[in-house]
Amino acid sequence: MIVSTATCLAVVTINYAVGAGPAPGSGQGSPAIEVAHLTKRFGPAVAVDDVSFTVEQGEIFGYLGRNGSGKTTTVRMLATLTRPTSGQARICGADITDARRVRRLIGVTMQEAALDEAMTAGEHLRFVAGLSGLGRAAARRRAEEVLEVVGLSRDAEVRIGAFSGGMKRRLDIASALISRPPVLFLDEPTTGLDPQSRRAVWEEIRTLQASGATVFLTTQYLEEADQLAGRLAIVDAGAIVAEGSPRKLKADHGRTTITVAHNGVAGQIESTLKGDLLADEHLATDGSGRTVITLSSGTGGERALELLARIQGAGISPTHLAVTETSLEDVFIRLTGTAIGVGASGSDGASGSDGASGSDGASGSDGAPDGTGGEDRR
Ligand SMILES: Nc1ncnc2c1ncn2[C@@H]1O[C@H](COP(=O)(O)OP(=O)(O)OP(=O)(O)O)[C@@H](O)[C@H]1O
Repeated sequence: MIVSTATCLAVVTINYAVGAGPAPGSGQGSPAIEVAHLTKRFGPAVAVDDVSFTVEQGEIFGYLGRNGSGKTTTVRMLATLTRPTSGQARICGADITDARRVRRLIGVTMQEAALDEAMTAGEHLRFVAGLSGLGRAAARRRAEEVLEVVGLSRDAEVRIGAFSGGMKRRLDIASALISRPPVLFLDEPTTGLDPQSRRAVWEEIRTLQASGATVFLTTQYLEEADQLAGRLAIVDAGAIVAEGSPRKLKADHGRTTITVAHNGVAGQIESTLKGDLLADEHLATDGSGRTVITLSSGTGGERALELLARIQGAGISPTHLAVTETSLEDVFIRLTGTAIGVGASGSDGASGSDGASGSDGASGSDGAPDGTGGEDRR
């Protein structure tokens, strides 16, 4: 049950200019996003399964899951584009059933863009600014400001058709910023981008956070979640299976390993460590003479040093030694049973990527507010 009624309306005074901080007294204290038991069914299929979480103002909250795990559907519900089957959510205290109010508080970028390639970036943004109710001069100023935020000032008069996939994504983010929303929903903003473009988008997202915005970021890239999100939820089949900072998730669910390569002394290592291993620690030696010791959950370097001291004390000299900290990928596999299933770099078609979808939330164009037309995307 969500009880907060506080709003962060005052946050809309954020300038979103580079280096600008949050406006004084900007509604601090009330959560930016509160979600309780949110569920979405399409017929008998459950797309979003009883999810609950809270995002505080100013956080980058990652929503990490593989294809089809319910990320977009969650964003669409929170952006008032799809009606939930059950559950509740508030954006800065505004209930998502109050679409008009919520849309004034959010900016949204979805995966499919609606950018007119014949327009220049500046024209596009002035158009979006006009739709949001700004007069000509104000729209021009605002377009210049958001171009600066996303690092596209020099490309203002370039036709969008000549933009790379990464530039289109950044332009799409710029569109979502026009109305100075305190809360941004970025649905897989880097999917399909090459590593360099992805990093440029990451920088923009960090800039937005520094400017005081709250960012809800869906992604299927482990590194992206690890690098950007202060906290994240791991989602699988519509449900949240774990939530916390990347560090906490690794500490709670990951395992550090020690790999020791040696000259046929596997038996000696086993007998040396036998009495020292904790109940949930194990040791395995493969055919090529490498012994892998998996440490107890929640332990790390200190525990590794203890066991290595025992090995050294027994006079065993490894020919190779590696202590590997757990990765978010290990955590994901442990929690969901399988790997996330995208390439490590995730670069699958950078410059040719068609990028982005227009900002279809707060800043003007309106999707289906009631989940009728808006749900008909597949
Ligand atoms: N309008 C719809 N009608 C029927 N099923 C839908 C609809 N929209 C989504 N789904 C289903 O809901 C599930 C979750 O989809 P969703 O797009 O939310 O996942 P996702 O994590 O965003 O995936 P992706 O990364 O591929 O975008 C999927 O099984 C999908 O096929």
